[in-house]
Amino acid sequence: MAYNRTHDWLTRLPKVDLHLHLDGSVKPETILEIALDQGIDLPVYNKEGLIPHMRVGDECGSLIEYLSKFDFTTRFMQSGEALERIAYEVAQQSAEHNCKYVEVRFAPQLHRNNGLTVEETIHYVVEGMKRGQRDFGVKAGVIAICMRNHSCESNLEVIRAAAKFVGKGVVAVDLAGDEASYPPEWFREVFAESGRLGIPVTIHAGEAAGAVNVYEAVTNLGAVRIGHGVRLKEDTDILELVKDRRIPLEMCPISNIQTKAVSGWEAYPIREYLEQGLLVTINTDNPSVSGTDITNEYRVLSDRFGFTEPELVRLVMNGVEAAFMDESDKLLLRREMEAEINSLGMGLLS
Ligand SMILES: O=c1[nH]cnc2c1ncn2[C@@H]1O[C@H](CO)[C@@H](O)[C@H]1O
Ligand SMILES: [Zn+2]
Repeated sequence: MAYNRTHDWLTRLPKVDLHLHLDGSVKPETILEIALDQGIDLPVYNKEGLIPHMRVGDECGSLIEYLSKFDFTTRFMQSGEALERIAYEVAQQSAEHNCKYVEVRFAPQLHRNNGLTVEETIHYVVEGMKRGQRDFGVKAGVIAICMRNHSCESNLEVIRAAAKFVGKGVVAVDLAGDEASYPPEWFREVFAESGRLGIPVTIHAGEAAGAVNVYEAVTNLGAVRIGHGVRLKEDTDILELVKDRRIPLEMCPISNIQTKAVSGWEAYPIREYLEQGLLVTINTDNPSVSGTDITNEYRVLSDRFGFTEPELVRLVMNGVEAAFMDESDKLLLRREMEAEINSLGMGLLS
C-alpha cells in the first residue's frame, strides 16, 4: 500500500474505544486454544478456517444476521478463565492500537452455561481488564449488558449484580440485541432499577429501528449515552434534544454499514452530525465480527469523508469527554492524551 501520511499518523494517534463487545473481540487463536483445552468441538482446527464462523462478510444484510455470529463465540466463553483471558487480550489489542482507554461490554447471562453466577462473570471480566491495565497500561471500564430477548427478571439480576461492582470496575449498564423486535419501552422496569441504584446507562438505539427509540432511551430509560444513534437523523426534534442534552453517540462505522443501519457510506450521517454539533464518538463495536480495529475505523472515516487531522483529533477527544470516568481521572486522561497528540508534532491542540 502506498504511504499515506494520515494513515501513519492515525496509527500513532492516542485513541479511546467506548463501545466494544467482549464476545465480539475474541481472537481466533484464542478460540482454538480454549476449544482444545476444554474439549469443545470445532468445525475446523486452524485459525484461518475459524474466521468465517466468527466474522460477517460484505453480504451481511441485517443486524439479525450480524448477531448470529455471537452464538459461535459465546460457546467458548463459559468459564471464568476464558472470560478473564479474553478481557485481558482486549486490553492487549487496544494497546497495539495506542488506545489509552477502553470500555468493554458484555452480557453476563450469555456466559452461564457451565454454572457461573452473574456476579462471577463480572468478577472475571473485571479481573482480566485489571491485569491488562497493569501489563499494557490501558485504562478500562466494564459495561454490563441486558439483552433485549431476555426476561425482565434476568435483566434485573444483571443490573443488581452490576451495582455491586460500581467503583470496582463496572462503569455502566446497557441494552443490546435485536432492536427491531424488542422496543426499548419494554425495559422501563429494568432501567428504573439502574436509576434507583445510581448506575449510568447507555442504550443501543437508532441502529436497527428509528429515532423514536433514542427518544425513549433518553427520556424513559435514563440513557446518558446512545449506542450508535445512526438513525437519529430521521427526526429533527429528537436530534435537537440529544444535542441540547450533550448526549454522546457511540458510533461504530464499519459495524453500522454491515448491519445496514444505513444503506451505505453515502448515507452515513457522521459528518452532518459533527457539523450539527452532536457529540460523536468513534468506536469498533466488535473487532472480530466486523473485521476491524480502532485505527481502521479512523482510517476509513478519513478516506471516505475527508476528515482533516484536527477533525480526527476532535473525534478522539469527544470520546474522552464521553467516557464513563470520574472527572479527576478524565482530566488526567485528557492531559495525557493532549500531551501525546502535541508530541506527534502537529500542534493540533494549540
Ligand atoms: O451492534 C450491536 N447491536 C445490538 N446488539 C449487539 C451489537 N453487537 C453485539 N450485540 C449483542 O450484544 C451481545 C453481548 O455483547 C452480543 O452477544 C450480541 O448479541
Ligand atoms: Zn454494540
